[in-house]
Amino acid sequence: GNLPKFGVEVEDEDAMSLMVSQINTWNFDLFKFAVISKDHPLVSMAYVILQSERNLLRSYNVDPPTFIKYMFVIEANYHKTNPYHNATHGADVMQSCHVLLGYSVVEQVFTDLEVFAALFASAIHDVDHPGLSNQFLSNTSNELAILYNDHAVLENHHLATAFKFLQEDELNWASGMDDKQRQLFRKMVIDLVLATDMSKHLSLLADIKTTVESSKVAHNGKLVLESYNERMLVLQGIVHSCDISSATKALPIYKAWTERIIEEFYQQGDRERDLGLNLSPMCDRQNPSIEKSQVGFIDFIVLPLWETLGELMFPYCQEMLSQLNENRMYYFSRIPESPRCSIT
Ligand SMILES: COc1ccc(-c2ccn(CCC(=O)N3C[C@@H](C)O[C@H](C)C3)n2)cc1OC1CCCC1
Ligand SMILES: [Mg+2]
Ligand SMILES: [Zn+2]
Repeated sequence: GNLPKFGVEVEDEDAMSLMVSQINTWNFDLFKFAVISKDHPLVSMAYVILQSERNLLRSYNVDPPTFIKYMFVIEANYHKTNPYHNATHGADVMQSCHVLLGYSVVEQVFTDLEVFAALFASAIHDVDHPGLSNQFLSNTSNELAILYNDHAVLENHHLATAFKFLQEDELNWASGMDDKQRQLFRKMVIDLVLATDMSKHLSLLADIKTTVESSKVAHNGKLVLESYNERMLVLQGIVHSCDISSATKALPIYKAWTERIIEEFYQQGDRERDLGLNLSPMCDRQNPSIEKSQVGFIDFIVLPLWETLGELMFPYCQEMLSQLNENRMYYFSRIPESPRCSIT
């Protein structure tokens, strides 16, 4: 067919080719990629990874033009107005996932369908995100919170949105898969996106630890995953880690993501203030706590998760851990002096 080389028309093919040659690197600059892809980072990322890099579309009889049309619709349903939860974040998580799934320690463990499911789940995992948290939607009795009974409200909505589009004939790129594959693919994508809900973090981390322990002991250090649940756990851990991987990236990239998430939180705080609600943590632009929040998030969430991933992927992921410590020091050294002992 006459699809453009990168899935989308670009001004500067040489600049795009140069960026695409770096697509397997951890410090890929998604912000630059968004500009070069003419604000189609997700469509081009999905096409380059699934078609050019991994040839997964052909493996499952996926019609490339139909897949591209579908990804344009998904990308259009990420809110461009969200500072953080926009299509560039979706492309970032997909590209990060592509890097981790390319490490040999993991590459031999997962089937093509599992890799396809993890990459697709990453691409759609925040589609139609409103830039508001699950807690806010529940607190304001948003129709989504009513629909999903306050449980993984956003994550259920991202999945339903992505799969609803797949029902439309001119977007149904999965029609070439056989029924068994399509059912398993759908089940895995659902399990993977639901695992990006922060409320699942601690149980997921505990289960991954147990699985890594038992697998390494049983197979003298080699990662062997027997059951569907064990395989899914590790894939969920990989996608979730990529979803909260900002602090493991090169400092300029990490700082850019931090500015975006903070602005998105502040916009939620502005709405909470207007509604007379208590402001959610880190959402009050009149009482900023950026440095402390990042250090706290690293210490309690990101570091424990990436240390576990580092064990699972050993000897890989060590560069992420050292970058994480460097980035922690950056924010830790900038925590402002508290003028007085605040006992809040
Ligand atoms: C670059 O900084 C961050 C990047 C990503 C996250 C983060 C936490 C959980 N996720 C996964 C999705 C999720 O569950 N939520 C619920 C809520 C925490 O807001 C998140 C954005 C979305 N992502 C947090 C980050 O920093 C913390 C928040 C402000 C200071 C510390
Ligand atoms: Mg999410
Ligand atoms: Zn996300």
